[in-house]
Amino acid sequence: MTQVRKKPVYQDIFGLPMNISFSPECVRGTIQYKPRDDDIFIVTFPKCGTTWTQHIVHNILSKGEPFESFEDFQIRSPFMEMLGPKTAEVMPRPRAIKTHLPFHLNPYSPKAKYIYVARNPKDCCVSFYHHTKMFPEYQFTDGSFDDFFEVFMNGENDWGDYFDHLLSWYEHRLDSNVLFITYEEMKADTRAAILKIASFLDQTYKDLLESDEKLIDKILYQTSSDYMRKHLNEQMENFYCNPVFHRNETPEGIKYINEYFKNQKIEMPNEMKFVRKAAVGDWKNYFSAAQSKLMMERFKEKTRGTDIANLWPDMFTDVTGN
Ligand SMILES: Nc1ncnc2c1ncn2[C@@H]1O[C@H](COP(=O)(O)OS(=O)(=O)O)[C@@H](OP(=O)(O)O)[C@H]1O
Repeated sequence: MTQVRKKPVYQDIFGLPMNISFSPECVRGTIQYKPRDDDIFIVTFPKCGTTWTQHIVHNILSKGEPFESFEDFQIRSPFMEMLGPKTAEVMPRPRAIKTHLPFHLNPYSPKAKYIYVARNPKDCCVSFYHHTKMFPEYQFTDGSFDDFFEVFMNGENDWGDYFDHLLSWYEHRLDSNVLFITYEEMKADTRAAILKIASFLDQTYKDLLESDEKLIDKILYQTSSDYMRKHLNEQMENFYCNPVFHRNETPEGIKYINEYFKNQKIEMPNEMKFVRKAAVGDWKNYFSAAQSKLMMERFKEKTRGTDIANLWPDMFTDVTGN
């Protein structure tokens, strides 16, 4: 008998599966948003290092000032599909906007800047599994990794197919207004990655960091996984797990989510472990040999004719390291 798998719940917006509590208006508004010349976008497929990059960019732009709270983080580096495009009007500048859209749907201007962060699909899948279990609106809190693996392989998770997303931005990796970087590169030499991002934003930021050893050390510290695990997780817990989430003066996207939670009688989560392992290679603790093989086959099939595999030289090893 074939096993019936548990699946998270999504809505369809513009052909993309999406978190059921998100406002379709906010997603539509994001796709239709006309970027300003000084807009910086941090674009990723979910769970590929978005939040880390948002913190790095914010620390560079603010010369080492951390976000004060989760509300501050949302105002200064808004997640546009979630909060709505109006947030870009009120955000202080220069600041970065987060989106998860594939290239053809992302608001585009040749003058705006785009930082695209890619991550090995196996680690992305594991991280996405934990994310989907953590947020109650997916109704997947008791889902298993095997359940989610199938969802991921079918491109049924939020923002759709991992490979289509990656390919859509990889094509633009050499555009002068795009910085294409991997999570693994950032982990291997975070200092170099911070300087690379600073230089992409403006040479003056890089010059400043190179002339001020204390500042770059401060940024490294404030964007480290240990620091963010302590501070961001606590800030997110305060936001999501208590009534602050229900405040009325929040952006339109949050109001929509609040209403959705209220109407659908969805319980708030009890804890928010958003910054989790923050490591490269956690997939080895989850993937079976068969799942690893399936992912490798899908990787080869989807990226045929490109040199994307060079991004992750160990992509074609199985759980035993062969
Ligand atoms: N400072 C820092 N350093 C390294 N890694 C970090 C950091 N902060 C967050 N993370 C890890 O990034 C993963 C979450 O990805 P995203 O921020 O893209 O998630 S989201 O799409 O915005 O929901 C998630 O990865 P996993 O630990 O593998 O689940 C986070 O732990």
